[in-house]
Amino acid sequence: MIKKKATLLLADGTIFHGSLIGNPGTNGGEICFNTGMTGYQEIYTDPSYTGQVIVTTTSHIGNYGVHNEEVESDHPTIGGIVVNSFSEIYSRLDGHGSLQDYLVSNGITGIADIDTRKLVRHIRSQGAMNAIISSEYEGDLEGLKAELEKLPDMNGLELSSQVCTKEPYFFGNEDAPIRVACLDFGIKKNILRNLASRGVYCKVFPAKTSLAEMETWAPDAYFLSNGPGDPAAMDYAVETVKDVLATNKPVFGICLGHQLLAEAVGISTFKMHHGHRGINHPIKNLFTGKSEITSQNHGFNIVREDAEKHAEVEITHVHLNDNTVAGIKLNNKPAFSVQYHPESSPGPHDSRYLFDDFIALINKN
Ligand SMILES: NC(=O)CC[C@H](N)C(=O)O
Repeated sequence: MIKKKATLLLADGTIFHGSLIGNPGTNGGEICFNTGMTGYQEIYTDPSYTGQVIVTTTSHIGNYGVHNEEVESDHPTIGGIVVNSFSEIYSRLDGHGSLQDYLVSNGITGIADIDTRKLVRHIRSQGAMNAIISSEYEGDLEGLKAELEKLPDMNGLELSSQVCTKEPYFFGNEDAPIRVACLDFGIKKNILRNLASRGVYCKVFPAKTSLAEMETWAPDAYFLSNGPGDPAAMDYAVETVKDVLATNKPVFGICLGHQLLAEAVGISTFKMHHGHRGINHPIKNLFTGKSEITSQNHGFNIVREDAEKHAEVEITHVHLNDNTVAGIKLNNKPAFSVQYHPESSPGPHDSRYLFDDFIALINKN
């Protein structure tokens, strides 16, 4: 097979030449890397990666194809993929197709045969930045640069209202004993599966739904979802979370939901140098003293000093690699949240107890 060429251009001028994978064309966004050894389809369909170019550090991608059930949303909204060794051929008895066909049918342009180790070391030292992948601008660097400049900056970018559901929908068993209103900022399906399997009937609401509308369904508790973009650009959501807290009903937030809970009580968020994305990030639970190996995907974080000096906030979890805050709880409300992903799809199941804690909190309330 003759491979078609593609180029990857980073905002700092660094260029990588490789082979086109997926859809011929041009796409891009903020470049980030995920160190997970498995789970590429779950990663590519996680709405939190909307508008991002994902570099996978595991060197073989595509070799187990795609599976219709292993998705975190209906279709990927990523800005492209960068891989080392790509396989159009897949070996899996129950696979539903090749990753190549999946990328093409979803209009995603990617690049393969890249020295991803070199690229990741570059991002790790230079920090997050935009990048563009193209099969159309061979030998036309100026044209490629012009495309790169059109990409939005992740700082100050609001994306949740674009990726969330347009209409409310239900998930789980209607007769389940607990009703949870889930605010969809880009929710991963495995969060809903984890809630439903614990006896929760979920109603998922678009990001911009008011508390009054959600209350007409009389939920027992609220869930604040993960999602893409900069939490500091989401004033509308911060206001809703304040309203939700005023009900005194239990609240659980994951990742973006955690950042929004923090913002709602006056804790600021900041853009990290290059974020945390992978499935082996060590977290310490400060209450039990136990550590958890966790799944992570975030480029923003909450300001530790704000959390520490806040009279009503307790830091519950810390990231053991860099001491960033990984979880909080409120002392005056039944509300808690984590920066990482207990639904872990992909990833280890160490933190699934947080869903049980949420159910226990609801039952206690
Ligand atoms: N997974 C998420 O919810 C990500 C939250 C936010 N967009 C961040 O990058 O930090």
